[in-house]
Amino acid sequence: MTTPIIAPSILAADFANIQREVEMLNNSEADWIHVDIMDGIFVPNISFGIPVTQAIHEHANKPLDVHLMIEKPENYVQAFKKAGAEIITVHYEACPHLHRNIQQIKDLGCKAGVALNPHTNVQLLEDVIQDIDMVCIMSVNPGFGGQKFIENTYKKVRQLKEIISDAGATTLIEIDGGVNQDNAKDLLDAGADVLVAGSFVFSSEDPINTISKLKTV
Ligand SMILES: O=C(CO)[C@H](O)[C@H](O)COP(=O)(O)O
Ligand SMILES: [Fe+2]
Repeated sequence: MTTPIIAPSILAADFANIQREVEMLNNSEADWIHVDIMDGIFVPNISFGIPVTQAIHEHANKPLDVHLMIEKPENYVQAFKKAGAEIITVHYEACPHLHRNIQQIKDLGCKAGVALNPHTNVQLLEDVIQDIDMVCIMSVNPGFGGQKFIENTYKKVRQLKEIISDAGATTLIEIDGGVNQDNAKDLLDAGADVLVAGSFVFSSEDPINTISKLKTV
């Protein structure tokens, strides 16, 4: 087990003080800042979009890991790259032409991720696993922060790890939703590389310390 990449989700931050929240993350052991984009169509909630991502980027000294929970992501990836995204993740369920979407993201110079809803089998990524930098396994149904972690995630992580190693690929496994101190170690033992944590970090009394604890779990 190697040291995990920790990506706090800004969705759970205080939006009225976004600069202060980003500066807090700058001063923490967070590796990336996870930015959740929701369109109210692919998921039943709207978060924020390109100008807010740009504002986060202007204050951040860490890579932005942009999670697009939107339909037709191909219409927006260039704008998110321009707004500062380094990693762009699209949903398998939103992309009938997933291979093309992945190439588009990589051609822009970004790392490409693919997210899977809880019901989507990891085997569906076998034919693109060599092409992608990261798989984001959703451990809650996308659309809201603060939900309960789905236990079936461990099985998916183990299955995906095997697919990645059989392919000789270096794809990272990210876990998104309901991550906390109680499930982090088991997720890493199962093969996860990146832990996203929103409410667990931002609703804690000392977010910097909470991030450090996740980093060394
Ligand atoms: O993509 C997401 C929701 O769709 C969020 O990244 C995720 O929910 C993280 O928040 P929390 O740690 O509070 O569950
Ligand atoms: Fe997310």
